[in-house]
Order: sequence, then C-alpha cells, then structure tokens
Amino acid sequence: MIQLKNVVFSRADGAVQRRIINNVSVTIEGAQQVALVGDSGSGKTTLLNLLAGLLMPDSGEIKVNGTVISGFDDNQLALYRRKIGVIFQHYQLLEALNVADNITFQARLNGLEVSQQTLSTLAQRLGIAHKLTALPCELSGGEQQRVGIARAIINQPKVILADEPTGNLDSERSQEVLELLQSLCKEHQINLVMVTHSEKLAVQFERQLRLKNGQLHD
Ligand SMILES: Nc1ncnc2c1ncn2[C@@H]1O[C@H](COP(=O)(O)OP(=O)(O)OP(=O)(O)O)[C@@H](O)[C@H]1O
Repeated sequence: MIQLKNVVFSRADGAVQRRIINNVSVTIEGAQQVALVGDSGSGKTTLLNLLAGLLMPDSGEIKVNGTVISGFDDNQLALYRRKIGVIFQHYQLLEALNVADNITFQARLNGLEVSQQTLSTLAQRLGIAHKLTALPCELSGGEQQRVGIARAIINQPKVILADEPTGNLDSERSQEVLELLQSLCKEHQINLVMVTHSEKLAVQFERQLRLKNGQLHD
C-alpha cells in the first residue's frame, strides 16, 4: 500500500521556488495497479521519483507498506531503493552483462537465491528464454524492456514504479509489454504505478491518477 499525505516538492525556477508537486494526498491500496497520467511537465516523473526515494519532499509524508520513507536517511533510502522495482523508458540495462546476469544481478546483490528454474520460467513467460546469453545490444527494444520487467519481478518487490516503460515501443509491442507487466504484478500481488502518455494504455488500468500542475485528480 502506498500513502501520500500533503506531499509538497519545490524546485528553484529563477529566483523563486516553484511547487512541482503541490499538496498531493492519495492512497493506493495493496496490489492496486494505477496509471499516472498528465500533460508534459505536470510532475509525473517527479512524483514517481518521490515514491522511489530518489527525491525527498519539502513537507508531507510518503508511506510505503506501513513505513514512512520520507523521513529516511541516505542509507535507509539506498536499502529501500534496492527492494522496489523500477522500470525505465530507456531500459537501463548493464551493457557488459548478458541478459541472464542483467535479470539476476540486483536480486543476488540483495542476497536472494535465484534458481535456474525460476530464471528460466520467468524468461519463458516473457518470451526471452532464447536470449539469456545475449548482450542487451543484441536485443530489440521490446526484448530489452522484457528484460527490465524480469529484473524487477525477480527481485520480489512489493512495489513496481514504471516511468513510460512503453515510451520507446510501437503500439503492438507496447500492448504486449503492458499485458505482461500487469499480469505478472497481479500474480505476485505487486503495487504497480506506471507513468504513461498513452490514454489507450491508461484506460486499461483499474485506476487512473491525473496530475495537473502538480495536483492530483482521481
Ligand atoms: N531538476 C530540475 N530542476 C528544475 N525544474 C525541474 C527539474 N526537473 C523537473 N523540473 C520541472 O518540474 C516540472 C515537472 O517535471 P516532470 O519531469 O516531473 O514532468 P512530467 O509530467 O514527467 O513531464 P513529461 O511528461 O514531459 O516527462 C516541469 O515543469 C519541469 O520543468
């Protein structure tokens, strides 16, 4: 479950401080899947970065699964970030590692045992089982994003934050990636918050959060 209470985040805009996130309060129930939509510059990525512990609010409270992360110090934040899943538009795979190692790297860093069976079942599900020994540069965009999804899922997170994960894919590939992400999150009871520009994708979520000038409209 994710809870935000009166969250404010400002940035310097010339000589003045501008509120990018302006008093946002929302509760996302456990395992709920939400699309975060809004015009360019409305604050979507900023809100996602606040949830990811990459930015700290000026005021207000962010609680994830019962823990207030907005009061965390740097060490606590680093630990928190390792436990959530983050999926990026530009994949951000490690170019020197093959697909299998990209998928398991973070989970192993977290001390999780990843069996060959677990890896191969997930890779098959995502249609990348035949690519496990390939390097990221040998994959299409859609395949690279499936690796990004596998990497997030295998880490057994309670929350996945995805910033335009289909932004680089054509509409057919976007739909496939969305369906995989949604069904895996459902099976594993993961809270999914996904930023998207696509209304077609957004309406496939049980809930849409709409940001306008840093304020949220359900
Ligand atoms: N590092 C920064 N310094 C100053 N202003 C910033 C910074 N990062 C973002 N902003 C401003 O904050 C506002 C929200 O940016 P954000 O990236 O969160 O929007 P967004 O809704 O994700 O946009 P897009 O859909 O274009 O990616 C914008 O007006 C942007 O110019």
